[in-house]
Amino acid sequence: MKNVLTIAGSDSCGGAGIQADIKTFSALGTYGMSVITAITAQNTMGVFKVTELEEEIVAAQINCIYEDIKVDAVKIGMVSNSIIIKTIAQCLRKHAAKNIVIDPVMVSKSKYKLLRPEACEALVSFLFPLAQVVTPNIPEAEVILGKRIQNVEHMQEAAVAIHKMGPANVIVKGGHLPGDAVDVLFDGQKFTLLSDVRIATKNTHGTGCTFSSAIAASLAKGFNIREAFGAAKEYIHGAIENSFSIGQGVGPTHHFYSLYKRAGLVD
Ligand SMILES: Nc1ncnc2c1ncn2[C@@H]1O[C@H](COP(=O)(O)OP(=O)(O)O)[C@@H](O)[C@H]1O
Ligand SMILES: Cc1ncc(COP(=O)(O)OP(=O)(O)O)c(N)n1
Repeated sequence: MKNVLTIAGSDSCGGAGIQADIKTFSALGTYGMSVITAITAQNTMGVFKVTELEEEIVAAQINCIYEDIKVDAVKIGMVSNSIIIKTIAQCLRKHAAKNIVIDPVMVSKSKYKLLRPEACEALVSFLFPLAQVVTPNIPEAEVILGKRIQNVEHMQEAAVAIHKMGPANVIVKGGHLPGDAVDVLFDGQKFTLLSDVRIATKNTHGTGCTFSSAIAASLAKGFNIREAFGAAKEYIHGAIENSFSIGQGVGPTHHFYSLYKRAGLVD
């Protein structure tokens, strides 16, 4: 069994954050562990309150895990302030963490700021150089670069520019552009583009969290970055295709559809 860690925020309604990450790790046959950075009160309609944890408890959680357990990959999601970001970087360096996947979470789909604006610089300078891959969506890449991204060519330029900030690989996700869902991987030398038909659904809560966690689980299993990208794209497609409505707003993706189907729990 491969062990995968998520360092992220808790989502009370279970569609994004730590909860989505652990569901993804399990669905992909890996063992999931968590370091919680913040607690969010959110549901399908939005984020209503956030409490950030103290850096001491964030560091203690990371140290406890690395001092006892072999971590095959680690995914970093919501880290809302620069003190927590610096603490995580310090801890991961100390433990020589490998297969680090960074999803630079900034704003929820409901427009709530999950990263303090002044912390973006710390995220880039302290965490990006440690990453095996960074996975910004279009609005995140626009904030990081201070530039509009309106088509696939712009996404490729953005991937090259973000690669210069230190990560080994960059995947710019195209979920926010109209048309097919095209994502761009740049490994420092060449591009790999993966395209999927856009699934017509409003239930896309947690797609970015799920996608980056699927990459982390795949890297933990020994896939190279291109294989991990392919596996994650396939996983997110199935998860969105089988997404469902709970509550009144944006529902979650489905992590266990094939399992439920086999057990006769879904049609
Ligand atoms: N409606 C959709 N149909 C198919 N794939 C999608 C859809 N929306 C997003 N994706 C894919 O889901 C992944 C997450 O992308 P995105 O939604 O851009 O991230 P985020 O949740 O961080 O905003 C990407 O692989 C993207 O191409
Ligand atoms: C605790 C927490 N972390 C991250 C997010 C953002 O999730 P993401 O997959 O980028 O997309 P949406 O959830 O905004 O659809 C979050 N909401 N909560």
